[in-house]
Amino acid sequence: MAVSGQGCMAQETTVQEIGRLVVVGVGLIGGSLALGLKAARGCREIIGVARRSEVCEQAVALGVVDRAVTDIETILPELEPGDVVFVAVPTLAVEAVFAQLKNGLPGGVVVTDGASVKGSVVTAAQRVWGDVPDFLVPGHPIAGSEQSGVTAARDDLYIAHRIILTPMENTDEQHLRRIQTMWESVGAEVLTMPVAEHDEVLAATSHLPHVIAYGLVDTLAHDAENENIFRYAAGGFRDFTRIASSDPVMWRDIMLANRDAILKSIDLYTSNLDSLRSAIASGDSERLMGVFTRAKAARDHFTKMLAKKAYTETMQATEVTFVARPGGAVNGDLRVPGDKSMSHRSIMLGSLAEGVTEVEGFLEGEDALATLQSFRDMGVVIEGPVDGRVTIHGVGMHGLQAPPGPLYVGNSGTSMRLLAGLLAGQAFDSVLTGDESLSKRPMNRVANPLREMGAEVETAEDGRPPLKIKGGRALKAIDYTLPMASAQVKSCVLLAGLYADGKTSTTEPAPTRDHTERMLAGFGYEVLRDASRASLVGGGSLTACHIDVPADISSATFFMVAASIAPGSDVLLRHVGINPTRDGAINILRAMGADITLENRREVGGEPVADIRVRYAPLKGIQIPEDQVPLAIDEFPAIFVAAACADGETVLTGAEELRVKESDRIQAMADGLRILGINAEPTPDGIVIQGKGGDSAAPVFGGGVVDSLGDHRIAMSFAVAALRAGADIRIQHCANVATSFPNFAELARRAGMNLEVS
Ligand SMILES: O=C(O)C1=C[C@@H](OP(=O)(O)O)[C@@H](O)[C@H](O)C1
Ligand SMILES: C=C(OP(=O)(O)O)C(=O)O
Repeated sequence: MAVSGQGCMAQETTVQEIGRLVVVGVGLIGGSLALGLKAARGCREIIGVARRSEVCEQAVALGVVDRAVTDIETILPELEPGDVVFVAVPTLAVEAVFAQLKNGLPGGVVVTDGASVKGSVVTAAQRVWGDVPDFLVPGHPIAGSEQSGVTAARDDLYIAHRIILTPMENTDEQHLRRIQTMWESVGAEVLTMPVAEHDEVLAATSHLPHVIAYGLVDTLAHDAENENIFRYAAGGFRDFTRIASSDPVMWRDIMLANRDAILKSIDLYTSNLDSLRSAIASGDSERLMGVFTRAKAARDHFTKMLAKKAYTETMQATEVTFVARPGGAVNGDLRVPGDKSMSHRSIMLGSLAEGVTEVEGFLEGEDALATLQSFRDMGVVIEGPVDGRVTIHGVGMHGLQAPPGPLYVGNSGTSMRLLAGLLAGQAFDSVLTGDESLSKRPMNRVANPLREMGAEVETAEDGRPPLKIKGGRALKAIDYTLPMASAQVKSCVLLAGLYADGKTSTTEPAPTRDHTERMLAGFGYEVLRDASRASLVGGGSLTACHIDVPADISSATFFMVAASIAPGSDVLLRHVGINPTRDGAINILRAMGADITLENRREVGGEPVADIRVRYAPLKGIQIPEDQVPLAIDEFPAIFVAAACADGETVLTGAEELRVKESDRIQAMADGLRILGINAEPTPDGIVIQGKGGDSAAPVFGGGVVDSLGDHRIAMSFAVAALRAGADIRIQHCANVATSFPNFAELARRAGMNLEVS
């Protein structure tokens, strides 16, 4: 029988990538492709095939297909090259459809399918055709809902969903491309993978959850008390079991068709469930917290990935632009987020300590979270962060476990370099990887001293990441003189020294931040310090402690500069760390004439802290003393903005390290400042900036579009510049502001800046 409707596709509009679409099985999956293609005007005609004539009539009446037949063989003679047959029937019914196609399918027609198991589709094709034909493109749309049938079909089902195609070696390229284009035209993202891999991945991520949901609901439904159980079942039950309403025939077929891979997943899950059961039975709270915190972190991460906010590559892909409107002043009482350097170290030392370390003020930025995730990956139970509070269940110096894969530390140089030192002392092999920016940064500065200690460290070309570190090496202590002023290198060597035989020493050419030394002492580990030299003897242990992380002076600097350049400003920055190895920005800005006072000075957990008050004051250009450079190393992008607003010339020398940060910060700032009308001359180790300021509110910067090159500090510096701009400053590639200062835009607006994020 055949049913016809009136609506054909609008033939005149699009390039016809495919001619006709024949949908065999007009349910949710097949019907939604038909509706999606119709909406996209992606083909000439859509013919439905359904076994029951009522379904054919319904599909035409609903406008899902243009016409429908109950027997596919009747329409095969009409098909032409470029037409597509989409087999969207339950997995075990695919073979019968292939058998019907075998004798009448004209050449040039491509066949694809939507079954959730690909191995059984390939086997079905082999049984019917003797081998998998080159016109068959096995596929699987990762989309659906617990609803089924043609009435559930929607034209937007595939938008932003993934389609996995599993082409064979002999699959015709043109056919593959046609199917790819078809899915892309309904808004899907297409990827390809081998058949076996597909079936294993799906067994774990889709088939196992369905087994569990069906099993749980069935267990409860058989319970004598089920009425009561269902009456009281709330959101958790509903969320967890939604998929038990899915089509039973489809899921029976999937279980039978993907038997081996599903059994493997069930066995793994059963052994985990057994271990959870025994943890509950024996009251093993530590093990329960381990499973729950790891699972929560993984689930939160997945949620962020879906929202495109995760700190993995997905975040890099997110485009964030700052539009900073001109003018304004900053005022009020602010607390910027926790110190990044101390947050990293609190996780590292807390993980290796004996006992439970409580951290407050932890920076919930992507960099510190990358360190936290690395230790979770190595088996450490870490609760939080919740409102800056983190609880770390230390595993002791030798309690880390081999991570399941490479440790990905995103944009964070500190994570990679400090972790390299610790990992060199472990019994297991490890790999450290990072994002595009980190993958360009020099790592031989840590690999070389580690090799001197006997570690086996491999880098990619030119000493770049990834770092491959062999475990099980006996480390020997060294006396290392740093070739550059770098706290990361110093810390890396000292942390490896914890595992070395004997006394490891570092000597630095200029003082750099000493948080590692201070925090080790806070954890009860003796560090000898004598002028530029720090030493420790390996083989000791760390004792858990409480850590109060103060606000990050590097983040506070954006507001110190903002208040210093914008007339009418007066801000109080609360609880900021003013460690003398970090206070270069205060010293430099004061030397330029800034009005900065330190109030309520105190010591918190071995670190000096104060509330910093900054009021507007006219600035003058200076020659920046070289001894201040390592003490303000991350603050220069913001200081350059202050220099542009000062009266006269500012000269920076001895700062070549700025060229190997998240970007080449000398070049990035010089380029941006020039675009905004400032005379800024980069030199190999610094910059010369001609200030345009003085004591007035007149604009210093013109408007324009500047590129932060994905460097958080460049992005925030140009946002501050807008306070003295004459027109909008548009700053590109700002997503990485989240690495160190996730709520920057919100705090900036609260203080009085006019900053839009798009
Ligand atoms: O040890 C640390 O926490 C850091 C040291 C500095 O890097 P270098 O050691 O490369 O100077 C700094 O730029 C970075 O933001 C944090
Ligand atoms: C240089 C920085 O960080 P890292 O080296 O950890 O990437 C920074 O935060 O400015």
